[in-house]
Amino acid sequence: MKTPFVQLEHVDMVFETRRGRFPVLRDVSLSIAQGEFVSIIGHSGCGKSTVLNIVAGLLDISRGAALCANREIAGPGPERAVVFQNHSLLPWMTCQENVHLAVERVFGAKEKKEKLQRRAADALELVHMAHAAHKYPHEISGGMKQRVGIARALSMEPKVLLLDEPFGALDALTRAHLQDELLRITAATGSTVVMVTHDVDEAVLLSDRIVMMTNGPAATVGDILAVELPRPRDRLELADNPQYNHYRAEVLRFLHQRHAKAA
Ligand SMILES: Nc1ncnc2c1ncn2[C@@H]1O[C@H](COP(=O)(O)OP(=O)(O)OP(=O)(O)O)[C@@H](O)[C@H]1O
Repeated sequence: MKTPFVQLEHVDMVFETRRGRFPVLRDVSLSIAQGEFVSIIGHSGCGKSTVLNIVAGLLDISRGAALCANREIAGPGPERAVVFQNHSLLPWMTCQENVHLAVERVFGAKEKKEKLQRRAADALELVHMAHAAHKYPHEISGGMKQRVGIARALSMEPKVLLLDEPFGALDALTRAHLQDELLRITAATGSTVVMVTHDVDEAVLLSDRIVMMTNGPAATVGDILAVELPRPRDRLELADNPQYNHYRAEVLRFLHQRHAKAA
């Protein structure tokens, strides 16, 4: 394994709730290398978003260690950008202004106005949304909003891109289109990506490794599947690829046999 970039070591996460302590994660260990695309899959409520939020610095772990670039994760930071399922664009700002806001926060202190504008425009270009730079969120489709959300995250030049079911709210065709764009973008930027998904095909298509979580409470990493399909990947070619179907079956077997969710 290459040098770890994001590391979780024996992480426990316990939520204090009104009904007492709720152990969500127990002994989660995971190492992610720079430039790797890792998906986290598991049944609803097992703790996938909790893992992502720990890496984002939005939650304090109860035990263990969470590190990024060998430094303890002590809170959110621009080097770890998050994209959520529902875009969180500010409705009173145009697409360009939404992206610019993030750019300004990260680079505003040291770069000139023109450079900041250029960064925002480049990020929109990367997700093929330059044409909508001056539109407001309500003037564009759900898929487009999600693309602008990804542009905003990428514009911060994060070391790690954290995606929490980024395409979960989209129709199947838009979703497939955005998955293809994400493949293209990550190939171009070499970003390290951690993505939570429910979608087995999405996980196999995009990932270098798929982290399969056991059911909660006290969920942990059940198994990790290395997806050794060559890149660039093409969804149509992969549909008939026996290796692709083998990986797909492995994930389905994990979810529906080894860790079937009680009804
Ligand atoms: N802040 C919190 N306080 C108490 N319990 C929480 C909190 N956040 C999450 N939980 C609980 O922790 C468990 C895991 O939640 P999490 O959102 O990480 O699961 P998930 O696998 O991402 O779910 P889904 O696939 O449905 O989005 C759930 O039972 C949830 O209710």
